[in-house]
Amino acid sequence: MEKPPLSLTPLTRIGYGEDAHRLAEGRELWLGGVQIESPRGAIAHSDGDVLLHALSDALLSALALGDIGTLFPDTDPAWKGLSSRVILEATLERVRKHNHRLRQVSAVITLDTPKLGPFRAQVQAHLALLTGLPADRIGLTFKTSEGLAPDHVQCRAMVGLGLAENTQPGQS
Ligand SMILES: Nc1ccn([C@@H]2O[C@H](COP(=O)(O)O)[C@@H](O)[C@H]2O)c(=O)n1
Ligand SMILES: C[C@@]1(CO)OP(=O)(O)OP(=O)(O)OC[C@H]1O
Repeated sequence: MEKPPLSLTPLTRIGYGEDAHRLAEGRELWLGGVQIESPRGAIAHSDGDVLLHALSDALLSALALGDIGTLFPDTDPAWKGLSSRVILEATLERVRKHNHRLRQVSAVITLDTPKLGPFRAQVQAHLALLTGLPADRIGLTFKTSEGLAPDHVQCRAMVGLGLAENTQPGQS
């Protein structure tokens, strides 16, 4: 788990990621590592946490390191039922190896029901724990699809990265 002191160094990279899963009764709904009380959850090979998947893809994209599907293929039985926290930790580790640190998260989750507003503080706090960011660097927006996509949950996420402290010129 990454808990660096957050310096005010400028952002050097941005990344974007997105993910969507179909909803079905009897499945669990996980967002940002928090289980949301819901009669329907994501159909997925892993726990289907679209927020952690989109965030992890955004991190990899920021450094042009591919995507989570190449790291954790959904054809590999080893990853069945995988906690998406493992995916995030693996991507943060890659970010660290490339001399960068996560500085900012901005994510939009589209879901018609249930209401996510009551979970915002809990999801923010949990993401802060997983990433080492202060909660005020984690922006979460919730949208309905206005009934256009009632059977899926979707997340779009952007990240800002900064250079790790003590990075030498040319090292990034
Ligand atoms: N699953 C959701 C979706 C939305 N919200 C909140 O509802 C408000 C309006 O959403 P619109 O899609 O109609 O623009 C907004 O304040 C969202 O935070 C929610 O809590 N849960
Ligand atoms: C996470 C992985 C692997 O378990 O599978 P899913 O849970 O289906 O999720 P998705 O966002 O479709 O793609 C990444 C996959 O490789």
